[in-house]
Amino acid sequence: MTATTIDGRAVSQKIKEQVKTRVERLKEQGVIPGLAVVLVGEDSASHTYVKNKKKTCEALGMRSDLHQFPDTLTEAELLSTIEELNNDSNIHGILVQLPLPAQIDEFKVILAIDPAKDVDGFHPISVGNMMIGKEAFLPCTPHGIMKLLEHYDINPAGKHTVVIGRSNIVGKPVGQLMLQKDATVTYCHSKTADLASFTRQADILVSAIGRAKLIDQSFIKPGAVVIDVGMNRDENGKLCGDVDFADVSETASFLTPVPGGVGPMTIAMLMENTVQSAENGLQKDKSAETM
Ligand SMILES: Nc1nc2c(c(=O)[nH]1)N[C@@H](CN(C=O)c1ccc(C(=O)N[C@@H](CCC(=O)O)C(=O)O)cc1)CN2
Repeated sequence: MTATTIDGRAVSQKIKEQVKTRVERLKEQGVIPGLAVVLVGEDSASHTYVKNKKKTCEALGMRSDLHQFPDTLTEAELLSTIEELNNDSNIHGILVQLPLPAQIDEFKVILAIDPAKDVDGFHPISVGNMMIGKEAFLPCTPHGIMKLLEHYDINPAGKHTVVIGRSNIVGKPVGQLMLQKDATVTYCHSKTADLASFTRQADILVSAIGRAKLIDQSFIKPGAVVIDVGMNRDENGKLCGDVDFADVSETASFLTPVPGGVGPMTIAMLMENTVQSAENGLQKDKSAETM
């Protein structure tokens, strides 16, 4: 068997086209969706992601404001920037690029973001609403994974999903979203003993462990769907996932590549959340007018 490659670039392109149409409709009503991106420090990968976010916003006709600071920024200074953005009616989404330098408490920063502008879906209110299946901004990477499955008609209902990783950004929420689609979910992590004994039971395997090419055929049930969220460098410095693509391709049914799988979906879902936030704001204004 050779796995079908899940094409995240193509699916993300479709989503971005839909977002562009929604942006045009908003503009006809006098609203330009605006995303504020806050970047602290010199991490080169973060700089690349932020540049891509800005470029994508502009391509879709959205406003994008970059607030860039040196890694000496204090927590108080960052919190004050967030306060200003919370009060700026031209800004519909606020994103603080992670990771942050050690002197800044990530949780305090996330907590300071107005949940109505939390397009990353990291605020505890967003997380809580997601957990109980209420309307919320969903975190972009897990939401992107669910969209990929939907696009390829892969229904998680009744399937055993094994998630490797328990981060707040990917591992925990993707398991919750799978559960909402009636999957049976197992979480594995760095302390799991005999990882392969769990992953070999997976109909859908999501790997977000951050170990280059750790997952080979010996971890895979034949016919499984394999979603690779890893972003690692191989021995030659080349970007690669957690999954040994060539090896696993021989036994999986569907497989995401790195690059070109889950990554592009992260930015597409951020754009969708931002346009959704702008639509929510317009709806609120209209309701207030009719009161
Ligand atoms: N505030 C946030 N910080 C971080 C998030 C996030 O969702 N919100 N996620 C990651 C980084 N990230 C977006 O911020 C991100 C990572 C990877 C990609 C991507 O498109 N990857 C490409 C490859 C890119 C390359 O060549 O280097 C791919 O997989 O095809 C987009 C966004 C951590 N921080």
